[in-house]
Amino acid sequence: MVEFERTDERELAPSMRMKICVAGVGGGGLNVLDRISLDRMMDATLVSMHTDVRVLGHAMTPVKIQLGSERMRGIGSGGDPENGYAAAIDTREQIRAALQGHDMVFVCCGLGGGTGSGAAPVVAEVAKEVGAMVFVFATMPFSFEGRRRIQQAEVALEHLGQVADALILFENNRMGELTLPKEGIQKAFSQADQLIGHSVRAIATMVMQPGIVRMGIADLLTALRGPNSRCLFGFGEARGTNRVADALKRALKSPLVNQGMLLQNARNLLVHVAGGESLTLAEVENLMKQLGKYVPEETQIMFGLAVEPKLGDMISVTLVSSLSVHEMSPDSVLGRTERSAPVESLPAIPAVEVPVAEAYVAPQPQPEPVPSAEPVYYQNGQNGHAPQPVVQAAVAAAPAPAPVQVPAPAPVAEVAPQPVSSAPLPVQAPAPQPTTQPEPQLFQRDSRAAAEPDLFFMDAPAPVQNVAAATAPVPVVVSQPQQAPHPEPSKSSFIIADDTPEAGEVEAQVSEPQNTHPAPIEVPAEENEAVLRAEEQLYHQQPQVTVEPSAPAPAPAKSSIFSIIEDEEDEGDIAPASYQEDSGGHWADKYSNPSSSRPEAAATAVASTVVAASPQQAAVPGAPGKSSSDFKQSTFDLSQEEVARFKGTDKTIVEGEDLDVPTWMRMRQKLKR
Ligand SMILES: Nc1nc2c(ncn2[C@@H]2O[C@H](COP(=O)(O)OP(=O)(O)OP(=O)(O)O)[C@@H](O)[C@H]2O)c(=O)[nH]1
Repeated sequence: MVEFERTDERELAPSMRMKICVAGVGGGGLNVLDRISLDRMMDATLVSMHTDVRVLGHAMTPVKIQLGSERMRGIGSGGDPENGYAAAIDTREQIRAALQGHDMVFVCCGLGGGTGSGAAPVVAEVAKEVGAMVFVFATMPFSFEGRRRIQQAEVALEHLGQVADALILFENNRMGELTLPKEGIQKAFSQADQLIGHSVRAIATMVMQPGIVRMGIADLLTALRGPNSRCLFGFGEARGTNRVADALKRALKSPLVNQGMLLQNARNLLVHVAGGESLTLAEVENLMKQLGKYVPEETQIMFGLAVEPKLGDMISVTLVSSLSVHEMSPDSVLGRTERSAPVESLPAIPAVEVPVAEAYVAPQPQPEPVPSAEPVYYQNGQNGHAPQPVVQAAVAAAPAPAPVQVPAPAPVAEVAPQPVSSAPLPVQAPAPQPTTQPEPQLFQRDSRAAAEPDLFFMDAPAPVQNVAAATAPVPVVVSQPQQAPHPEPSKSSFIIADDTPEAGEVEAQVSEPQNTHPAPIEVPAEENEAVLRAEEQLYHQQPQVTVEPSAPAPAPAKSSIFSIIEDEEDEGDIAPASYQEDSGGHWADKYSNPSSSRPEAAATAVASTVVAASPQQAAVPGAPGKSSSDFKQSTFDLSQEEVARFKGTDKTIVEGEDLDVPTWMRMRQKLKR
């Protein structure tokens, strides 16, 4: 028998490898993307997109696209998907340039806010137009975030579902199970991001990695597709003598498979096992036998197996399936629980002895520690933690990064923009250049990370660059929001007639908000006495100041986690005007028809959406004579940010009076009037 040595290089010619782009849209999307950057396990072009330049500036990816720089002025969408949508339309050509040339585009976003909900469907649509397969990884808001966010998320979800080839949805409510209730919200988010990051990586690896039993994209789509479905995703990695049982347990304990219970209803289940060269047939058999206890016989199992020397003695198990929302309800599962054994009672899988020497066939360097990563808690109380109940055990589903040998750094793909079409979009005309994509290698490491110690770029984030700037001779730095040229503070600065009620209080109608303390003025004694008398009089007849309850101030652009915290104070139950109205001018109706994924149809749809998004066209109902831009503009008023920034501190402006101004001065002003 002739034996051929199979090496990585021989597996697939570079030209046959799939080019993957992961695009993070909005705050939640960027957090997931940062997590993927930190893992350094994916060979993909990572692109961050946001309307908020401050959040974008901290993103770790090499390519960043500021959405709607002119329209949004870099301060975010104000929680309004219509703004996120319009911003993405404005920046459509830059998005296209970034996605061009990729075979698969993974769009990551948090639904419910303005940028992710509004822009992600546009990004997905553009990805389809450039001929890529589109996978969307989205989170649904926590229920405590209020009805408005959930409604916004649902509308966006509907459109994403029509455009994307597969929609992998993570319910934040369920993700909460990743951490103990008493643990901080930041930790919950971090764990959730880690899980989403793993799912992105696992799916990319599944379709990219050459395998003994290869998993095709069609298999993946079969597992993920389903009307109104939610993805079940479990991932576990383990090493050591009992690695099969441990990896399977971790995969089953993922909250997204509800301790393995939800697999009871799965019609299709995709199982992918990957391991180093020490992976044995007996181990795989054993694993599948144990998994069978959680899966009905009717379920179609699609099995993939890959031997990846870089995994060393680690084995990983990935489970992917989908269920309709109805099937995910507890009742639906309860009917069949007799089949399901809780994970804790999983009979001990007979350990397949992996001789230590064999298990370390290719000693791998440990991945560099990730400073921001939370410690991985192991079920049995390693890492100094006491053994945890089942909820804590779910944390173990978020595995430690595999000890993968890191190849030499390759330059990060710079995206050459395409020539701007005739569409009258306010897009910076980029110089057309040929796209230079580096040859992708599996598990390629971020070049910056290779050149510098860990996270050096966390402290000094890369400057925000337009995609156009990446190839332009002179780097173009996206303009930061201008602070200064703000007109004199006037009543209108404080009365917001925006139709996007977000968190915020309208203090009062203030004609002259004072932020600075005036210099002391000498007052003659007699005048002072008169003032004091008048003050006393006035003190007892307080002027009535009208507060406009229907005029909430816009929320400041804020990072995702803080937005959650602040949004808890929102009147989450009150749907904004734009959602109560007739759908005529609604952002959700502006997405092109999903059938328009053909370029020409899409072009028509885009043209119409651009027109519809034009502020002059979209009159605001109930406000005759005012265009939506008049209203929206207040959202971008930087002075509003100033007001909001001091939210939480004592009010200084009460009923029109700035208490920071000494009383005698205020009295003087009143007397003069
Ligand atoms: N799991 C997870 N969900 C997040 C995270 N950040 C935000 N979310 C969710 O995503 C939703 C949208 O928040 P963001 O992504 O910050 O909002 P955005 O899309 O940037 O929109 P604007 O900030 O309004 O422009 C929130 O309501 C949360 O439910 C995160 O780090 N992890």
